[in-house]
Amino acid sequence: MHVTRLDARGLRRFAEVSLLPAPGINLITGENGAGKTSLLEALHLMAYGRSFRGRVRDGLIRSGDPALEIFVEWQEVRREQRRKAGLRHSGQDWVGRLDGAAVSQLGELCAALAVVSFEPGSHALITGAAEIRRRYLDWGLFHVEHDFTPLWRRYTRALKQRNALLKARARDGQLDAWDWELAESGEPLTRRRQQYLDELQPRFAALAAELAPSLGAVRLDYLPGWRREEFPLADALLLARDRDQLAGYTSVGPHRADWRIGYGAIPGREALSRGQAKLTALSALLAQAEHHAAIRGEWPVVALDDLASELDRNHQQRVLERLLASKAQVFITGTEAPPALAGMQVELTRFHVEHGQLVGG
Ligand SMILES: Nc1ncnc2c1ncn2[C@@H]1O[C@H](COP(=O)(O)OP(=O)(O)OP(=O)(O)O)[C@@H](O)[C@H]1O
Repeated sequence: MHVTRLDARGLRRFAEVSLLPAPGINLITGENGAGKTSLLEALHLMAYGRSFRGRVRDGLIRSGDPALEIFVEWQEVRREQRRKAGLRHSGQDWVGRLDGAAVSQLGELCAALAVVSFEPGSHALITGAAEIRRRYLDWGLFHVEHDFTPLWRRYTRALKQRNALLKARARDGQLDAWDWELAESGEPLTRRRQQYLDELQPRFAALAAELAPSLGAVRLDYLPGWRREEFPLADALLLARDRDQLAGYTSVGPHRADWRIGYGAIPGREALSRGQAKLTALSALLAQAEHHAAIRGEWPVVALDDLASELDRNHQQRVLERLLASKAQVFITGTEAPPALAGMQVELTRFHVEHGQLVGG
């Protein structure tokens, strides 16, 4: 898919901005603080319901404005007609439209537009909290498996209920029903995640071998959130019940899942240099984008924030060559064009941002 139009109002320092990107590589340059990243945040917000720099209420709305508005139009390879989505967000409330009709859940916008973002905080996918890695898996599944979301919702709802009962010190009989519900949804949820990670494995290994060969052969392992090799989730919940009743929350299950990378040449993620952590995160994100393309028949939009400050020239070139071969639409931001682009025969669409205004492009 490729974005054909991005309009925003009240986005960080932009009173109003309108971008008409091209299908290939779109380069957005400008000085520090000009507003380049904000444009990628707008896309990310539409595709994830949040920015990669936090929630809407944490500064995404321009000072003094009551809300921000984003409008995105894009073309899908498999569909003739253009698609369009609009979002008005006040930090508390939001109103969204997709293809002219109101949406009742932000997830509807996120399901429609697929964007993979790599930005200076992306190393947290490897070195940060487990929640970031769960979100990564769930985002991928959300886009490639239509029945994943109902399963995920069912599990999340049951978990909420069980935790509320644990806090209220409910009796065992009341907990039984929710343990059953958690097990019924949590087991298939776990199988999907496990299978998804297995499918990512060869793509991830190939990308990591190309981008970060010093790590040796890499392997992805899923950690389900309970001792699954020993007993099913229903038994794990029962065994943890006394402890959970004391703690007031559910201590085992897919909401505690994680995945980790085994490295052939280093002991573990603690031994990664910052650059290696970034390249590992980028390998994971591009593996996910490739997998999405293989299943859905089209690439997600790829947004690379501040590419030159994240990767050295050699790595920039490898990533760009791979993306050029893929025909994905790519957005790259930087204070100037990444040095790797200078040596490549690439057709570029250029935009320049100055003090919250788009000039040229
Ligand atoms: N809520 C807000 N209201 C008004 N201005 C804001 C708000 N939030 C951020 N800004 C300003 O908007 C700009 C943010 O721009 P952004 O992070 O997109 O810049 P950038 O061009 O990517 O910069 P850099 O090269 O430094 O990463 C900054 O100048 C910042 O001070």
